[in-house]
Amino acid sequence: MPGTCDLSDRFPDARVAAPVFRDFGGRRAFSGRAVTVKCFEDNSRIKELLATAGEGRVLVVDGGGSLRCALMGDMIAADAVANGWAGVVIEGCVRDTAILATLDIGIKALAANPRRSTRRGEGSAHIDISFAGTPVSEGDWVVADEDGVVFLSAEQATEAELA
Ligand SMILES: O=C([O-])CC(=O)C(=O)O
Repeated sequence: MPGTCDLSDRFPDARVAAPVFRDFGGRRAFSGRAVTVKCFEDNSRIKELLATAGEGRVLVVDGGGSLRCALMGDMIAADAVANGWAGVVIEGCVRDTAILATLDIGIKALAANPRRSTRRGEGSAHIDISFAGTPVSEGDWVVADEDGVVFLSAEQATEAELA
């Protein structure tokens, strides 16, 4: 898989997320088509989606940058692994990080917070979102590694032989 630096050189208009993420999962480098979620301190959509077949995709969550609670912990992340998701990138927090580090999945988030989020059925999935300063649409290609997170259009992903 080409790395984020090579992809950014090759596609100068590739979208690069602001460099504000930490790695929490057992996989540092991962890629896949994006499934989008927008929610704020409510992880209902995240739990629902990660309980369905991931087919190697990456869940991209606009969590509004909230540092007040965690949108994913070890139970939901274990579901994501079992269901074949390649990764989860969250503009928000996660928890149970000692366990997340043992899971065979990519997880990037802003920080850890032990407090759980609410689950009142709020939030939207499969919509255009803003993620760490860049627009992301369902079906974009996500490439993440130690250097950051890059989003490519479907056409660019085909050219880069990712798709
Ligand atoms: O249940 C939640 O809201 C999040 C969590 O802690 C888990 O995934 O284990």
